[in-house]
Amino acid sequence: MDFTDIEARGVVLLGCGKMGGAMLAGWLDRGLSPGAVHVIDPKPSDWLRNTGVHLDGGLPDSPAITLIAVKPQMMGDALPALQDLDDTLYVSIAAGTTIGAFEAVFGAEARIVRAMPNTPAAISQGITAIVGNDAATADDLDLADLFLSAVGEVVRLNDESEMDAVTGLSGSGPAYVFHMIEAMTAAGEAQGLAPELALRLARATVAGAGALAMSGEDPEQLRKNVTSPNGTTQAGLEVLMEELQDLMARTVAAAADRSRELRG
Ligand SMILES: NC(=O)C1=CN([C@@H]2O[C@H](COP(=O)(O)OP(=O)(O)OC[C@H]3O[C@@H](n4cnc5c(N)ncnc54)[C@H](O)[C@@H]3O)[C@@H](O)[C@H]2O)C=CC1
Ligand SMILES: O=C(O)[C@@H]1CCC=N1
Repeated sequence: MDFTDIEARGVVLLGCGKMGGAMLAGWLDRGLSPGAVHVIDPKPSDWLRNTGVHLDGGLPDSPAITLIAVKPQMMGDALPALQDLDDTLYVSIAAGTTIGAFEAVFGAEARIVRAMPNTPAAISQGITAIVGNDAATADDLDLADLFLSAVGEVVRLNDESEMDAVTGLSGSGPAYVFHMIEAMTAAGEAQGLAPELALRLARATVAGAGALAMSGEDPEQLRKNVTSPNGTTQAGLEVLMEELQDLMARTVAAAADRSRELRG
């Protein structure tokens, strides 16, 4: 992507932990200059120190984008560091923290985009949902879209109320898939495979199936392509399909409910 305007005005990143760091890794990988990035984080990781981004606390007056990537519970302590910024687009990735909560701090005229990314952003394979406040212009949404597109897909929501479900599905979702790899590995071990071999098979199977799913073919058809009548897959799916739909519904609902709770 063309980072020209963003390079010229700079980017501020408030909080650079697992998610902020994943996104920063993606942007640097896509060619954003470390010198354009100003990070505020009281505990910078060794990786962050070695990126060459600014960590000295000096901030540009009007950065193109100010990304808020601290935990919802840290917001009260963290946001005052941004009080001198002017003419910036605030993009928050915090689960649960509403646009209204940011308007209460920055003012209703502040341009705010609420976003929900996920950690595959680190390898530019994330997906981020965005929604803007009333003050955010079409250009602001385009800028957020452009910037976040550098680390994966971007989808625009019609309404902020959709954000809790998005958080429960794609924000938290990578963890469900990683747990699936863990569970498949354990199941392979239970069938007598060595742990390293079971992990290798499980990881490559999930990655390969994920890549195939991105081909655009309907997942149901892809599942049927594996399933020979009265074969091994059918025997396995008869167990899995009895439980998984309800289990996944409860999993995503629990995460979405927690997102609603975090609104406070
Ligand atoms: N981890 C994930 O997969 C995702 C996380 N998020 C959201 O991203 C945000 C950050 O989550 P994680 O990166 O997982 O948490 P984290 O705990 O890994 O990172 C938070 C960072 O904020 C820093 N920090 C603490 N106090 C600060 C302050 N006063 N000023 C500046 N920085 C401060 C910490 O040192 C840490 O590096 C949360 O709001 C979370 O809801 C959103 C999508 C996915
Ligand atoms: O677990 C969390 O609260 C964050 C939000 C989505 C993924 N991680």
